[in-house]
Amino acid sequence: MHHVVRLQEHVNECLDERAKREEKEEKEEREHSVITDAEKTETLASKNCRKRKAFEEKEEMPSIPIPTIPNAKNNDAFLKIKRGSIEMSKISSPSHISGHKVIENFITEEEETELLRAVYDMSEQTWNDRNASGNGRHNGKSWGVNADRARRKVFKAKREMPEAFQRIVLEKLRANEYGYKGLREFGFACNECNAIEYVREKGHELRPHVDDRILSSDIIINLSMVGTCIMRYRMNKNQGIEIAKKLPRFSLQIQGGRCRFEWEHGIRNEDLIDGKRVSLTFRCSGRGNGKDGVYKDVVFEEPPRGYVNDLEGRDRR
Ligand SMILES: O=C(O)CCC(=O)C(=O)O
Ligand SMILES: [Fe+2]
Repeated sequence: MHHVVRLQEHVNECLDERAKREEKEEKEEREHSVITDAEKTETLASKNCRKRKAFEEKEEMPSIPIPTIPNAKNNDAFLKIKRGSIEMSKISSPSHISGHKVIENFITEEEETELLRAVYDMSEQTWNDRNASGNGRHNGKSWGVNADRARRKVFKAKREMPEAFQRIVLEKLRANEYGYKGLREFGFACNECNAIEYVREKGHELRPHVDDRILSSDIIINLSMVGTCIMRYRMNKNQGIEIAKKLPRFSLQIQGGRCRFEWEHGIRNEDLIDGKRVSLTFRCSGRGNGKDGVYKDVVFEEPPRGYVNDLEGRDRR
């Protein structure tokens, strides 16, 4: 029970930190802006608020109807994803991250080539050298709805998801649960994808984080291409509890339930064991996810003690 409380405290801390950060950013913005006489009567905050409102009225995505699932008793894909993810989170895996699963050889080498062709199509979009996001240095691209994580809002898609992503990844999920409840519905509801290119010698990494709990779905999937890596999960920074999971090339990782909401995940530079890796991360974002409190159905058990890993003899730190 006290883990629920601890998690709630952690969530509150995160929200407090966010509020402080926003306040600081606003203060800095205020200090740097040149205020004319006419502007002096209006605070920066109220101006921003007006600007945002005008932008949102114009740009905010209307709620998208979730596709109908033939023969399904309950057509609400989001609810099914959520129920499935919670159900899976009750099943403890041998390495104690419930809700976590890796499907090896989810794609073939030929399918990987086809996906990479779409990822590396520079006429459509160039790599964005991401550091500002705070998730560490790596190259990124994105498709599908434009999820603004700072404002926790979802805007119209700038680029549709490539047909190859739909056919090779999402259609397979729509056809098969792969032993993970809610995955089929995730395939129907998924509306966002980002690619990350990691190159070890460029110092690339993924800093430990939890994907936005409010903005995105209960299930998130990551496809590993080009190379294998180790992903490290941390239950709580201060307890030193870490579980390392190997993400082999061609595999699909599913993060749901407690894995999704309770554990941070990251990739250290030295854990890019083949020197290079390209991942595709799929989410269902927006659509009111979590607004009614994603945590409340999740039952927390005792966290594992100590360090469990599948590092296969690699250094522990
Ligand atoms: O590279 C990966 O597999 C993970 C990416 C990730 O965690 C993210 O984009 O939030
Ligand atoms: Fe992530």
